[in-house]
Amino acid sequence: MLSSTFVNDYTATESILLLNNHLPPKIPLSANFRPRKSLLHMTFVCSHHHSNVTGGGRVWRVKATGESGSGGDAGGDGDEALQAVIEKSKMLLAKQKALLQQIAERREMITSINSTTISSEKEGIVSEEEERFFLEPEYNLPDDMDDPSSSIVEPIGSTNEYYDDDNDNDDDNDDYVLSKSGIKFPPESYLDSDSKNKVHGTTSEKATTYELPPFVSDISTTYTSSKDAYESTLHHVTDDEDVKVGDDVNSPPLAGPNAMNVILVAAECAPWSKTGGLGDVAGALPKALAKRGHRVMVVAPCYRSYAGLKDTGVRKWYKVNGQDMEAHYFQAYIDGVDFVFIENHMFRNLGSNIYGGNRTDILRRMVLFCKAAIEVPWHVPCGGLCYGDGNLVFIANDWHTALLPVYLKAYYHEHGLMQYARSVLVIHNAAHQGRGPMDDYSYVDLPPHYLDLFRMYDPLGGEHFNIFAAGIKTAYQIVTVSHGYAWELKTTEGGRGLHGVIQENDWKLKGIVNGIDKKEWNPKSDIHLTSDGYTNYSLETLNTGKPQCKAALQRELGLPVRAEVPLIGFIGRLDNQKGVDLICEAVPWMMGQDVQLVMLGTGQPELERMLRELENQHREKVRGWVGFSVKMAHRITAGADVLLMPSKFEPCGLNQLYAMCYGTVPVVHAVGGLKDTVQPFDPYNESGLGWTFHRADSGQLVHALGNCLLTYREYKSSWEGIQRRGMMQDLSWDNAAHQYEEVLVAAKYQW
Ligand SMILES: Nc1ncnc2c1ncn2[C@@H]1O[C@H](COP(=O)(O)OP(=O)(O)O[C@H]2O[C@H](CO)[C@@H](O)[C@H](O)[C@H]2O)[C@@H](O)[C@H]1O
Repeated sequence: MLSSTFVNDYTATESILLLNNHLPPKIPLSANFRPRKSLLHMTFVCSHHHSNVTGGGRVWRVKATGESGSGGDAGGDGDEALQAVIEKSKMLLAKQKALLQQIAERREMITSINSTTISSEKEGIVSEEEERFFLEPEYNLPDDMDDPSSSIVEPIGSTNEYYDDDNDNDDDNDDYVLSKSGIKFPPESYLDSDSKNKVHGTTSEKATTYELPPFVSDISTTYTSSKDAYESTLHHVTDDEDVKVGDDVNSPPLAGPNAMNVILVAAECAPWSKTGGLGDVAGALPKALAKRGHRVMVVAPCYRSYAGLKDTGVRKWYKVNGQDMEAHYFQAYIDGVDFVFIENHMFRNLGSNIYGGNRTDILRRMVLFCKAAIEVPWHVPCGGLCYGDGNLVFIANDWHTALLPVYLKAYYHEHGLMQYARSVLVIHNAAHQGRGPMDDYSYVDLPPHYLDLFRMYDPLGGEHFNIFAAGIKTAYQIVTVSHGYAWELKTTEGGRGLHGVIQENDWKLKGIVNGIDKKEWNPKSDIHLTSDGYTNYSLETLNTGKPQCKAALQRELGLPVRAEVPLIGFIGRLDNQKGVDLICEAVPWMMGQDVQLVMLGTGQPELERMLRELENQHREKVRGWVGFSVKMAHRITAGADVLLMPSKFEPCGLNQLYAMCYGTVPVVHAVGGLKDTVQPFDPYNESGLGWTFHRADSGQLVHALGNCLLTYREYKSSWEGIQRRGMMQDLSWDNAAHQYEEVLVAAKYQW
């Protein structure tokens, strides 16, 4: 989330948001369905999706001949015809879901392919030397990519000599194949040729020389031979035998015919890397999407050596500011999700300061990251199969990866590549936009006609280069992390210079409130509550378990261990966004009360200093823990009675969700996601989840906190009611994942 060194980020107008209760009407999904190609073309698309789950060359062959009827506009063909096409698409996609359901089976099959099959395939394995020879002129194209300038039309489903092999399991027709355990999985024709190659350990397509756009390095690929990659994949599969896709591979996926390949790309991903909420989301949302039946991957930079990763053997080269940079791909398969990490010395040298370096350093890293991430579905086999690009949606996150939608369009779509891949951009925080002087355009390596996408002007920054703006304009769909923030983004204060762009693209914007990872954040099973006097607890044991955690926290922090004193917590990045200054202003009032205050955070040096000073001045009552400690974050969430979140703006906010889950009562500034998720306590109806205040000033904070403390002290049963209602909510990712799926589907059918 942080981009503190990215100068010119819109931080000057940290103005208070005065929001009214009016939210804009939701955009119906159908409004996002905007087909512009002919029906004929759409039918081809669907056939492709049916016959080839992950992509490949057939589709662009059709398009290259002009047989798609491109140029025609479906607008006049009427709803009925459109509906028929949609229905047909759904039927065809239903077949495809079989593949996704049975990926786990496929993994099993790969391990069981007998040695005869492998040895018969060995003849087809191209030696490393030969492979380099073939791949050199192709640069980083996927193994199954032919010459896009060819005008030969391959009928859909026709046999291609390069797809043929001698495998006994190979089916000439589209009948299902029985695995050794008797479960059916789809015929070979459901796989893209790249995936077939990986399964059978061959590089079956010959390379073809042709002129490529100048975005990939002209250094030949140097990854290990296909055979090595295949064998390392087998190892991968064997190691992960106990991991299933989804909860039950035999039950139909919740996504139904909408099941697709999803690649979430983010600059951080918990537990491997995390500076804030983006890391949490990147670690958790993919698992919820996988549970729904999608094939899901996360791509993140590799900032250091992570335990348990496998070297895929795949190395690719990309140009960054005129320099050739290597991307080396590592992989893990956890909880039904493929995690792919991209290693390069630029990421490695950062340590824990993952957004460190100057503006252009960060920019260069993100250029490499986006370029290398976009080709993962071509090159990196996961469980034996590359994802391919046929039924694929990328989810980019924040400005760091906002170049991905632009690259997808400029490098690929405009060159007849990845025609059916789509991009969705998620705005977690619009305060950081990847701003710089217009000269920065030279770093992103795009043709001149893309410049205007990046050109922005506002009264504070003047004319400048803005990566987030370009991503928002180019992505097929945009998500932000709450309804409230979706509305705020369109205001001058909330949009931080992007409000005009957001307004123009409102038709593709949707607010989806984040969920929480119940495996990580659950008082019943929280691993950080199993030692040092802490204990796990649940709704049933709230009255004993939570006080025990509170006592343990007081002891651990060296505060007086007193059950009756309200313990107030704050956890967050020490950034102007989080309203730490308001807490500091309220401290004199707080210190006049019988309370304890614990603050955990890291960030701006002057705010870190402030935390230390508060502790020094009020040692009996205040602890200011400067640092990043996941364990302490969990323990404070469990041990505190109250969680303060006086954020100036808060796109969603996760800590208030975690707090409610742990029976800790939030006191929040009613903005963005905080307003969406914390219904104010109503003493007359005994409803609500916490306290809210409507203007970001310390007076209002004190007022809300005063009422909260009064209820804590004087109205015990009301207090317990608030705690229990908070704990009883379903805050899991399941609901949010369903909503994301709608966005992914809208993107998929969008032209
Ligand atoms: N010192 C510390 N030690 C340990 N853990 C710490 C910590 N400081 C913060 N954290 C953790 O980092 C996460 C912060 O998440 P938030 O959603 O509150 O904020 P953030 O502003 O980073 O995220 C942005 O993206 C998210 C995700 O979309 C939005 O919810 C949010 O509004 C938006 O600003 C929480 O898991 C928290 O526990």
